[in-house]
Amino acid sequence: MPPQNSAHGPPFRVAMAGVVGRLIRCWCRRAVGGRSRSALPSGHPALHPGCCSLKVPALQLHVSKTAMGASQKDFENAMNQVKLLKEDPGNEVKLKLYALYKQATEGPCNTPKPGVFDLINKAKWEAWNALGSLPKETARQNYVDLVSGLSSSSDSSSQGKPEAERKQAGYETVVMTSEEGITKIMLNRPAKKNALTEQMYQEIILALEAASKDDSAITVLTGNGDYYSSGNDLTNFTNIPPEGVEAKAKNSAILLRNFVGSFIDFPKPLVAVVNGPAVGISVTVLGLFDLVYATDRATFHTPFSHLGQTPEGCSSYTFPKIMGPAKAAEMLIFGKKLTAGEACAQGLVTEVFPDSSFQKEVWTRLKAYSKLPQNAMRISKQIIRSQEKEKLHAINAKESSILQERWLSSECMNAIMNFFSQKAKL
Ligand SMILES: CCCC/C=C/CC(=O)SCCNC(=O)CCNC(=O)[C@H](O)C(C)(C)COP(=O)(O)OP(=O)(O)OC[C@H]1O[C@@H](n2cnc3c(N)ncnc32)[C@H](O)[C@@H]1OP(=O)(O)O
Repeated sequence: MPPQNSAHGPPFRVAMAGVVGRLIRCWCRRAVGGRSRSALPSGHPALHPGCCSLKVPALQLHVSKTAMGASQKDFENAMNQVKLLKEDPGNEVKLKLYALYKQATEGPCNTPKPGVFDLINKAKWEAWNALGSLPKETARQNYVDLVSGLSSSSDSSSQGKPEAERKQAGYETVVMTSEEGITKIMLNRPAKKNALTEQMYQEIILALEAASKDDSAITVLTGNGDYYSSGNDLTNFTNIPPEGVEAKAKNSAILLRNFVGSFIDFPKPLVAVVNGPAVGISVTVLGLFDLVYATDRATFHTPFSHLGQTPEGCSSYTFPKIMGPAKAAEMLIFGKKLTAGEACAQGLVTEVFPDSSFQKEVWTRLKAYSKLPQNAMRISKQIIRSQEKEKLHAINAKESSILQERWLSSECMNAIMNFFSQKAKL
């Protein structure tokens, strides 16, 4: 229900949506309690908002006698469909439905504007009034279209479906699922400790892009199996294309920069559910997450010098900022492995949970957070990130370019050969 005054920017609209939401919930409690339903659009079978499980009973329909044959039938069907929606479409959509319904049945808004303190009726009036002189037939059609969109998304929603059906198609190395306001991206190469192949970097970039646009409140990255991730798959460096190693290093630097960039730019709360040990790039990008929950079995390890490499994931900036330069140097230069408790004490991890109850406790917490007002969370994240977004992108570019050189060094090549000849398990 955005106010139509263009002087009111998004924050104002968001604030108003919150106020109206609260008031609509208050109204619902009154209505369910058997008191006045005067706030309900006459004849509109609106869903009861999610504050309780009851639906507002449909009232008698008063569809205009002049409604067109088939279109009126569609309209009536749509009104019935609204009652069957499995999910609350949210206050903004309900106001839109209300407005279209009124326009379709009564024509342009013809009642006086409610007083400034009558926020619910004022919101409804504004939604209706905003439709101006939209013809009844068009309003009826728009109502039908809107309900049809809601019904199909409700039908294909995750409610009551087994997880396999909720998986989003098109990914091979990650599993992407959405449920209860949370989109989960799970690294899915457990036999290789979720080492990140080039395909995986690409799929994570795509998954983050999709999650940034979906209707979830929170996005989670986690791992399948006993590891969170063992970092970059070292076979990435052994796959040399015909164009040669320089081209390989250049392309890898571009991939790295894009991968880290998608974490820098991610617009919603991003949570790492660190289900086991984490190595290399899977550790460094944690500095770009909003929450990092770890099992007490997790360890955090960036053996860059051992591999002849240098920090990435903006860790050359975020780690000293998070844990101070001395502790950051221990990790990034000397490859010190931290326990989950140590990582938490140094601010890299938000909270550590016992492994036995890790999944249960973390998901309970996240499900509660996912019910917080989405726009407020998103805007808060963006304010925080905006302070240093440009700087992070510049650091990412610099780190990627330095690594491009490092990958061509004998130090790096020897370290990778050592790994594959089983001389070194880092
Ligand atoms: C393009 C972007 C570039 C970005 C650059 C990023 C920098 C980094 O991320 S640096 C960090 C790189 N990671 C590592 O150096 C870790 C290497 N792996 C290990 O040290 C060990 O495998 C590990 C300690 C993680 C686990 O040890 P174990 O518990 O003994 O298991 P295995 O070693 O037997 O592992 C099982 C299986 O997985 C393969 N594996 C594990 N990690 C990787 C990896 N990072 N790259 C490639 N393969 C990996 C391991 O070889 C085993 O394979 P199989 O022998 O075929 O079973």
